[in-house]
Amino acid sequence: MSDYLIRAEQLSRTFGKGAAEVHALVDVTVEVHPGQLTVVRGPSGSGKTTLLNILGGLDRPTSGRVLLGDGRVLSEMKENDVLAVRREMVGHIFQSFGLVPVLSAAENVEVALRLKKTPVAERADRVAAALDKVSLGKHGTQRPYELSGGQQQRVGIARALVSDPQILIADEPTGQLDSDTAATIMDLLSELTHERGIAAVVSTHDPILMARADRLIELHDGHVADGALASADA
Ligand SMILES: Nc1ncnc2c1ncn2[C@@H]1O[C@H](COP(=O)(O)OP(=O)(O)OP(=O)(O)O)[C@@H](O)[C@H]1O
Repeated sequence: MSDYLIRAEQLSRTFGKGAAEVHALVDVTVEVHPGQLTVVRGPSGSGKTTLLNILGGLDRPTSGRVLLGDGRVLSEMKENDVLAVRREMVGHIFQSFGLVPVLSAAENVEVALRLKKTPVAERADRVAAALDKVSLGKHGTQRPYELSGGQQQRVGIARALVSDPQILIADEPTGQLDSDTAATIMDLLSELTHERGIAAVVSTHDPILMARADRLIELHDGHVADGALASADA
């Protein structure tokens, strides 16, 4: 076993062809470690979403490899096996929360357990524990529109956490929140990462939130900025 949970080696991702070709990632090598909050920062269009999508098994590199800590090569797996890795290992948190409007907070969280085919008898307790963990124990019956933006994102975090992922991938999770709420959400992600030994990978534009990073990956035009990874190693 390695000390990393995911290692991306010499990753490149190109979109389009010919004159329309875009090099979203170029020769990117990064590692994601358990118990660490890794922040990916960089200007708009620098490749943050592309990197997160590849690390989370939602996209594949044009070249390079994505290794899992147990030795498997995510970037070379069949689609069904990638789907299984996503369900077993990865929790996704979205900028726009991604909640189903007609479902209550608890039902939104339960969706993740349904997808994993968790036995019905286990679900209620696990949903309640996940909502408690994000301080929403008393809000399980409320629909997303009855919750504030910060509360909706907490539901999104509970949904990502309920299936006990090893990796949390969050693309601009605070992008739609005011700065105070954004800070509390980032504190929560940091606490969960350290407490549960999860590897969290979070992209953000917000310099204040970067202070919570255990590791920093800085992207510019698809390249990792020199020294960014090494200097931020905890
Ligand atoms: N599916 C796609 N097809 C074509 N080009 C794409 C696609 N996805 C991303 N790109 C291009 O790749 C580059 C990197 O995009 P990406 O979304 O990863 O950047 P980002 O750093 O997340 O930006 P932002 O902060 O604005 O979300 C951009 O030039 C983008 O236009």
